[in-house]
Amino acid sequence: MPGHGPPADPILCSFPSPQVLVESLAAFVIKVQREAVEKRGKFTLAISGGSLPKNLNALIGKPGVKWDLWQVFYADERAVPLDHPDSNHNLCTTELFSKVPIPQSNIHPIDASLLDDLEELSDSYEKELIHEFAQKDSARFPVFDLILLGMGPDGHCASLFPGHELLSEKDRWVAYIEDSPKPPPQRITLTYPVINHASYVAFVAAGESKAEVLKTVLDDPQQGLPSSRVRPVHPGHLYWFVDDAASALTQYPRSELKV
Ligand SMILES: O=C1O[C@H](COP(=O)(O)O)[C@@H](O)[C@H](O)[C@H]1O
Repeated sequence: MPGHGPPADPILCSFPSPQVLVESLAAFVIKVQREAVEKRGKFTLAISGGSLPKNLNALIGKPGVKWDLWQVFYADERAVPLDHPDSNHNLCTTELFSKVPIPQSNIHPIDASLLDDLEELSDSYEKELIHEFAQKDSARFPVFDLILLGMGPDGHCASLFPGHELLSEKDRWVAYIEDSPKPPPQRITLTYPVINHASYVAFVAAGESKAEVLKTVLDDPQQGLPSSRVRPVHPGHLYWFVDDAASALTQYPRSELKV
């Protein structure tokens, strides 16, 4: 990719317990936020659903978090009303945003109740991203300060599922699927070009149910599972935050987190 070095190799940080993991993740998020705020006066973040939001709860009440400078987008969302139990926004609100002083206008949900048509919904979210990023950066793709991803047991991340045609999307920033193998079937997702242009990408995975798939993703990336395909253009900026239960099977080298 012109202007960039080779894609980032993953940096695997494994912690002895989920508690140490969430504290370390909070310290990392605050570091990335500080760098972003120093450079541009704000922090742009894309967040996932599933188990990810509760892994951010060590941020609650932490000094150094500038909630009013966060601009939060979603890495993916299910096409359900925002107050539906399946909504990633609903989950993030319950687990995090309702407990911290973040202005409501700084959170950018994907609201399926406003637009029935998934193509229109993904186009409108892309426009929201263009509004946030386009004038600030002449790059073809938005550059999030940080994208936080979970990983499903099948190796999916955001709503990018194994074998799906969206894995080869090269142009769109935001896309939709109507056939997610994990319910609900209709979803909106950021695409690889957006994920891979972020300044930092961090996966978070805890528990033994993630051990087998983490081994495949890190030790055998040529299998092409969706989480292995995340390779940011910024070298050294792809992190895996896992606990020792999740990393029990992988042979991938561990690194110490420096924040
Ligand atoms: O369906 C989804 O699953 C992934 C992984 O969830 P997890 O509970 O296994 O961590 C999640 O990251 C994504 O946002 C969500 O829509």
